[in-house]
Amino acid sequence: MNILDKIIEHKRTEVAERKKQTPVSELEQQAFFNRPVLSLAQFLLDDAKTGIIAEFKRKSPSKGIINGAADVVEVTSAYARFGASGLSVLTDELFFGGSTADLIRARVNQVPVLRKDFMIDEYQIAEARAMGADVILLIAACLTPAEVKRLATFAASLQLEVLLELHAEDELEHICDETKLVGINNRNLKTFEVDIDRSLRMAERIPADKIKIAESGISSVANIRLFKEHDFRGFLIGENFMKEAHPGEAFHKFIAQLESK
Ligand SMILES: O=P(O)(O)OC[C@@H](O)[C@@H](O)c1c[nH]c2ccccc12
Repeated sequence: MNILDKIIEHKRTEVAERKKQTPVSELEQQAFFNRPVLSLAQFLLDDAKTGIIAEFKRKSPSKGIINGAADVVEVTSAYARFGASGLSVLTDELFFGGSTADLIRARVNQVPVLRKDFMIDEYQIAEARAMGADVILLIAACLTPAEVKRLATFAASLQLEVLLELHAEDELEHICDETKLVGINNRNLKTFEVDIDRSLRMAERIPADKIKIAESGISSVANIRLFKEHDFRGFLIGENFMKEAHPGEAFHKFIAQLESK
């Protein structure tokens, strides 16, 4: 079984347990459930902003521990202060060392927050709303086009935006009217291989009315410039910052470099 199948299998058990623990009617009572959401699409289309979606990630199946000591408020606040257009916060516990509490804590910032997890059920989308997320992720590799459509429609009913993540060309059919933000993952979630050229070729086949986001394996300002030349508006970066003792400072330096010349 590949790692993605393992994660999804575990996710099904986890979601079933969480549903029993906290019914949707309880989620709806939580403080953030009805807060006004921020639009990631709007932040990404603003030319005055950086376009960078900075991620808080402690560990991953491909890299193991990336940063065991980082504090979510300290790091995400620095990301926001130094110009992130969005924040991505892992909430998967077992494989990525994230949590619901991390996302709730990251909510102190006035920039759009993406709940980074493996969504397979409407319940998780209601949870995302209750945590204070503005955007959810739908990964084509673990959903059918009909499931994407169904989950994206449900997200929209809760005013959440959807980032649809693609990796292979045969996933282009997962794009639908409800998925305005389309990410191309440079990393294959099954083999962990990173191939930026492949993403650039694939990007040409994404409809022009979608907002394109490059995800994973981005480690230089030159990478960002290349993606910009190919009409990408968003750049999702995690490890490049999280691997440093002070991710916020690493982000700040990166932005300074991006904005020079
Ligand atoms: O740390 P990186 O290589 O900059 O990648 C960030 C992000 O794209 C990556 O964490 C990611 C992309 N798609 C995912 C799906 C689930 C969990 C994590 C991810």
